[in-house]
Amino acid sequence: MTMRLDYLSIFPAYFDVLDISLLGKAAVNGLVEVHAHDLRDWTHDRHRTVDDTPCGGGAGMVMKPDPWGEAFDEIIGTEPDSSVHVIFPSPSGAPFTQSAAQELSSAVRIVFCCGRYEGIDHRVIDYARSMWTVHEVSLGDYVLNGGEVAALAITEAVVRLVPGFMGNPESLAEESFSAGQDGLLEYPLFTRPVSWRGLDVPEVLMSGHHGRIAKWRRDESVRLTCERRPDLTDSDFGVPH
Ligand SMILES: Nc1cc(-c2ccc3cc[nH]c3c2)n[nH]1
Repeated sequence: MTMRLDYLSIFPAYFDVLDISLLGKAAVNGLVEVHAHDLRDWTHDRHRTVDDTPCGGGAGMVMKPDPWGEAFDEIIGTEPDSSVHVIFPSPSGAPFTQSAAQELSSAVRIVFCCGRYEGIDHRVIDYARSMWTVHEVSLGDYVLNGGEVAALAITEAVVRLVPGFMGNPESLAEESFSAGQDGLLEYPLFTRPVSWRGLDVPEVLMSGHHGRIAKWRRDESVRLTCERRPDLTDSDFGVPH
């Protein structure tokens, strides 16, 4: 099954990067199909205008609904289809999570709508909700200048979970936030040389004693999670608060 990814943006060149690295390989393998579009291709005035002043006043500019609607008609179609996932990155969206990435990794089609200026006329999102499955998502509590960087991050989080994408699917099991880690942060990683600039790999990891190694790793995950992400800990870990 090929996953089709479309990106609508006034800066489509942001998505040229998807032709390289792992994503490039996936595209070559036919796992993923990437199409970036310039929203200005659906304007009709000499200045290719995509924005206007906000109704009700206020600073900055808002993206006009017309170009989005015409782009949707051409790129997605004019018939409702709940199998199409339309993502609007937004500071006011729901936090994007690993479980959301997991769910989206089985989608046949994802369309990323990358806003700029102060944002997109809300009727665009309302119209999209009437037609497709819409996700308004935030990457975190900080403000970007547009949705493109968020779309790239979401793309990477989703595509790496597509079956057949990662060479070694086992590596997915032991990551932070992956279900296998019980929602704990990943333990510290080490490789050779055993001693480097006076810093040594923890002895337990060189002991060959798998039980001790597993315990050390679990203890480190719990310690790190309590220190850095108390929001992820709950009474079920049996972790002393
Ligand atoms: N998590 C997060 C998303 C954004 C974002 C997303 C889209 C637009 C469009 C104009 N400014 C934007 C900012 N900032 N931070």
